[in-house]
Amino acid sequence: MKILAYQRVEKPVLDDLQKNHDVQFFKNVDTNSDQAFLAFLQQADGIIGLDLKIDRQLLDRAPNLKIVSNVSVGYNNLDLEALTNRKIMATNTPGILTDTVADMVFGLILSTARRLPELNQLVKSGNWVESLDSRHYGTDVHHKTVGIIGMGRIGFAIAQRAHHGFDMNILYHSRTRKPEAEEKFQATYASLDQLLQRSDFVCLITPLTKETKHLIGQREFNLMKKTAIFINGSRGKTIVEQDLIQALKNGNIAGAGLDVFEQEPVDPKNDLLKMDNVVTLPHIGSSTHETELKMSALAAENLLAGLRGQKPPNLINDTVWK
Ligand SMILES: NC(=O)C1=CN([C@@H]2O[C@H](COP(=O)(O)OP(=O)(O)OC[C@H]3O[C@@H](n4cnc5c(N)ncnc54)[C@H](OP(=O)(O)O)[C@@H]3O)[C@@H](O)[C@H]2O)C=CC1
Ligand SMILES: O=CC(=O)O
Repeated sequence: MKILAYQRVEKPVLDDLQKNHDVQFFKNVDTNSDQAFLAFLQQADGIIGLDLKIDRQLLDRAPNLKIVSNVSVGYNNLDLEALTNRKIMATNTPGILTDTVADMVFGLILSTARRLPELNQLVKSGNWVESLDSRHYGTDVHHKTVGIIGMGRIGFAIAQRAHHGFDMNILYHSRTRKPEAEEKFQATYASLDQLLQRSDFVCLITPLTKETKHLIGQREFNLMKKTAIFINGSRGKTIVEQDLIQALKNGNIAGAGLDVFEQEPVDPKNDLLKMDNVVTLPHIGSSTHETELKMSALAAENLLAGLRGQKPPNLINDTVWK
């Protein structure tokens, strides 16, 4: 079998795949014009990797393709309809990264509230020359209210940390109510607007879909408390980034912690990078050695099952199987 590996597949997993298959690994290539990439795509039976935009145009160039295995839980890079029409399986890696991403979201909450990167810089730059005062204080996290938009696997793990670790009050919003979160963490279901109005920390952790694209924009930032801190761990396009910039400039909210951006890698000129009250990360929610290895291994398991004609454990477009 010919397997096209893209962007991020951990080495031990890649080595294993290479034992029995013809595997070529591509990183940082222009997928519209790179000749080696396009030549291999033409023959590929399977694709495994991260963030490869799979649309009709690409599929037209991949006549043998049977399965696309994402090394991520999010699959907004896939045109599912186009894949399903061509009976090509699509898979992702849910669950195994949940705790790691929730840890990162909490890292963003703490870093933004307690201004950790800014104060770290103060110390390392040799500017800690006198006792600090209220100009350097942060805001408490414990006993505050966190609003979680998207009470799925990761949302639930954020709620668990908020409840057991920080005695926080929890509001949540998702398409459906979650009795387990209500029972275990005393989480309260709220409409989106109620959540935005009442939360000290607003955490966005939905998938990017047609419905969630630009879910949070000017109107929503205006509803938030002036002291609120906004955290985005989902995808850059779930918010209107310019509206976030404006809300921060106008003092409509107090700060933001961001792991994701409208454009990734982020434009170095992006105004968000100039703001002390914004903590920025390079989309590293699941990026620990342990979790990335597990994600690659699960993606390979999905891929190989599909190529063997078995149903992959994490098949997204179930209808191709029926
Ligand atoms: N920053 C990073 O590195 C990472 C980011 N992510 C992002 O996190 C996302 C969530 O992952 P995970 O928790 O595993 O996914 P889940 O599918 O378990 O949870 C998604 C949640 O979002 C809710 N949701 C979906 N659409 C809407 C909507 N229109 N309005 C309100 N709520 C909505 C769902 O509600 P309901 O249950 O009611 O359907 C569900 O509760 C991923 O898709 C990915 O985009 C994931 C991993 C790492
Ligand atoms: O962003 C990462 C993912 O797994 O989704």
